[in-house]
Amino acid sequence: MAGLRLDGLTHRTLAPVDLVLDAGERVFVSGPSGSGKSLLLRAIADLDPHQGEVWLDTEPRSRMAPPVWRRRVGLLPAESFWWAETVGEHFPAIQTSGTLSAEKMGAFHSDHPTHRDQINGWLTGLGFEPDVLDWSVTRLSTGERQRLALVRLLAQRPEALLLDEATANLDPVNRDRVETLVETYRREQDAAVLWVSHDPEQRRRLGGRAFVICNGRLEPET
Ligand SMILES: Nc1ncnc2c1ncn2[C@@H]1O[C@H](COP(=O)(O)OP(=O)(O)OP(=O)(O)O)[C@@H](O)[C@H]1O
Repeated sequence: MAGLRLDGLTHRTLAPVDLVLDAGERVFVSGPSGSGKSLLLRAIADLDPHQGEVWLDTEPRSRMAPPVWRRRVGLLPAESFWWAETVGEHFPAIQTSGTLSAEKMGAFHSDHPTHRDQINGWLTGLGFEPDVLDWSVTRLSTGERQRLALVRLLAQRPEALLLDEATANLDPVNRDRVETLVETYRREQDAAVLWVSHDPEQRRRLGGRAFVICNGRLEPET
């Protein structure tokens, strides 16, 4: 799919960042609490005031409508927001019964007839039964919300991923499931992944480039 390039991106507490993520590359970002990691992801997603430019391959964000940008460069926030009553209502291409809505398929993924199967596969991979789509959002535990928010994000087929502490609330089994899903998606879709993680073991386990925000600057982790 696409690489991601930050060109002098800066927010209220961060010196300008120049960073290139190749298509299919995963880069970790860490740093002390309050150092500006979430604000960096939110600036990339164009959710907070900032300066600088971000490119998805050759397309600058400034030339894209914000909703289009946010679908193509998907942010998984540390705390997910749920607006409808049931889990399934948050998946536009799937009705709560688990069957595809032809109308919504046409609007979202007409070129991808196995999309429902893929979402169900992701749910299973994260330890859920298909009936999770009928669950009320109010019953979800913190970890369930976190895992389901990831599936909801991937269901939009983002070309690049911004992950804010994607495994922070998870036990080791579910942490491994999330890592496997993200890594599989990254490889299969050739998606750039910028992953904020406090977990040094995770950064070592998965490898790749890692940066730390220190005194308001993004620097390579040593
Ligand atoms: N809207 C805002 N107005 C003023 N300050 C803000 C605003 N949003 C965030 N901040 C401050 O900016 C700093 C960076 O916040 P950010 O959420 O990016 O931290 P973080 O590195 O993700 O921390 P944590 O690891 O605790 O999640 C914090 O001191 C925070 O209080």
